Amino acid sequence: MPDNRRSQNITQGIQRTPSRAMLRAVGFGDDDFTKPIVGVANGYSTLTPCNKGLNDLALRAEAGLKEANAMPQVFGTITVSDGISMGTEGMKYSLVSREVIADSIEVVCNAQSMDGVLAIGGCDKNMPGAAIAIARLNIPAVFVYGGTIKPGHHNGQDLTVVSAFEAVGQYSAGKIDKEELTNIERFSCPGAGSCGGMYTANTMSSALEVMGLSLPYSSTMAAEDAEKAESTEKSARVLVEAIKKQILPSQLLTRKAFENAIAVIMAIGGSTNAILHLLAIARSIGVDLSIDDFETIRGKVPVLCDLKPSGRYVATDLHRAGGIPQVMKMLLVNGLLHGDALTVTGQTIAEVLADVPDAPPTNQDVIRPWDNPMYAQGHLAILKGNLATEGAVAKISGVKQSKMTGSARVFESEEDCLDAILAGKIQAGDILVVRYEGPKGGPGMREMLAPTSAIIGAGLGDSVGLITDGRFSGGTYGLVVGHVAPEAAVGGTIALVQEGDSITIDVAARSLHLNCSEEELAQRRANWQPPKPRYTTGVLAKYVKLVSSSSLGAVTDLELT
Ligand SMILES: CC(C)(O)[C@@H](O)C(=O)O
Ligand SMILES: [Mg+2]
Repeated sequence: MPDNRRSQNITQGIQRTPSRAMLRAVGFGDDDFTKPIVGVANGYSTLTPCNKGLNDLALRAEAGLKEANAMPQVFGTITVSDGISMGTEGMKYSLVSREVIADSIEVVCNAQSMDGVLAIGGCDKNMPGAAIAIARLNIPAVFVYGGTIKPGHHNGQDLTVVSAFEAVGQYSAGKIDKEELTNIERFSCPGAGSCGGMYTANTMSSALEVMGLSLPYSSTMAAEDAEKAESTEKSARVLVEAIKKQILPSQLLTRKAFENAIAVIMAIGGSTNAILHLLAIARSIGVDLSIDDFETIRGKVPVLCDLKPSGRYVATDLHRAGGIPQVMKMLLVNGLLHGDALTVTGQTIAEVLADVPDAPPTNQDVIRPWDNPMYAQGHLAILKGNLATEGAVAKISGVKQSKMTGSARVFESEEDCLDAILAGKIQAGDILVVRYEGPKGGPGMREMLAPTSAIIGAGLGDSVGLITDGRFSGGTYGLVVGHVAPEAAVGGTIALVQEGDSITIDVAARSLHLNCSEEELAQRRANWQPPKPRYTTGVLAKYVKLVSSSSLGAVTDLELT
């Protein structure tokens, strides 16, 4: 083993007699103190299907590490459930949990002088939280994704949890009855695994695979399939080799890796949250990445995959069609991927993809042929304008129009907006403005899946726009613009919008504009007062003090530099 193992801090020398005594009590024997100690960050929890299978994977990781002559030490990280907390005050803790997960893994691995870390996660924030920690630690690391849920089935349709969100809008609009609503509730989540469309969990697992932190094909495996547990044990062996070779995250998480991840996220139609999280991970590893980089790459990369929320298929279909390696190979052969980027296996991306066909089999349509994509350009556009001088993120998949001028309907919270939609008070031509939901203002920058799904469910997806300083779920689609920065709570222009104002969303022009004179805006700004903080103690109060603009990834260690 390389003699630069950090774990020597706690295992070597007379003065470490007490720590060896304690390590013996957790299973170390005489010959184990010269082996690498590997943290297994276990996100197991029964609070969400995403994480309920993770303990079995932790056990397989332990077995794999021991077999590879390392010493595993398992510790817990937290998760919250976006899908369950959605639309409630509790969703304000979701983005905060990314920081708690990152901090918890960083704290344990540094406190215990770990030589490497194998992180296991399922729900949305687990992937970016673990990746931020891995970036900060810069010790050999591998990420193991808990796996996607399989689709539910009902009336010949594949269902996911987003079907249940959209059913609320359908029921409120009188399109389905109570029995159908209950059937969708019963059948949309059949077992363990993270939300099954190309929503945030599957988007971020794919991004970590592209950046070389996870094994090839692992990001689209189903949680309940045997290959997921086998891949976990293989990940453990790969990590021990990476420790021997000292393959560090700083060699994997390079600028090229982030550009590769952005390209794949565009090609698979991934979640807007990937923008927030990649910015945060890049900052943690010291890579210079800006929100404008997403726009540059978007212009060059087609949306190749027909995946929910706006498409037809789910992650298990993508897996059967060749998974992320197939999408990567199509980008590589078309000059849109850096093949020399390194992966945790020690192979480059080009080497990993050597045996992957240049194009998918023609008998499937989950991954479209290169010359017949879903969209010619990426679906996540970065908009700027007097409403978003630092930027905003528009998701334009699944809509017929990418330009709209409409009348502002202003809501100071997600709940007020959802109530208005379900009460039928919204009409074609409205642009809903949901504000004071940003990182500081919410706080916690809630996902707006409930209102955006209700708009789709009510059949208003092509005629109603929504802008917010909050964010969206991976299940959101329509003419929606999130991450509006600066946010209302810090006096961004979104705080000055009044009911009935004219707003223009113009994706082609990359513009988000409040059609109001500068003089009028100056007058309104002079009269604006920052709101009283909603939380003055506890986690959310700390978060408000530390969190940065969403245009920088809503990171909590930015202001400290
Ligand atoms: C509930 C969902 C769909 O998982 C959402 O939280 C997301 O961000 O994708
Ligand atoms: Mg989410």
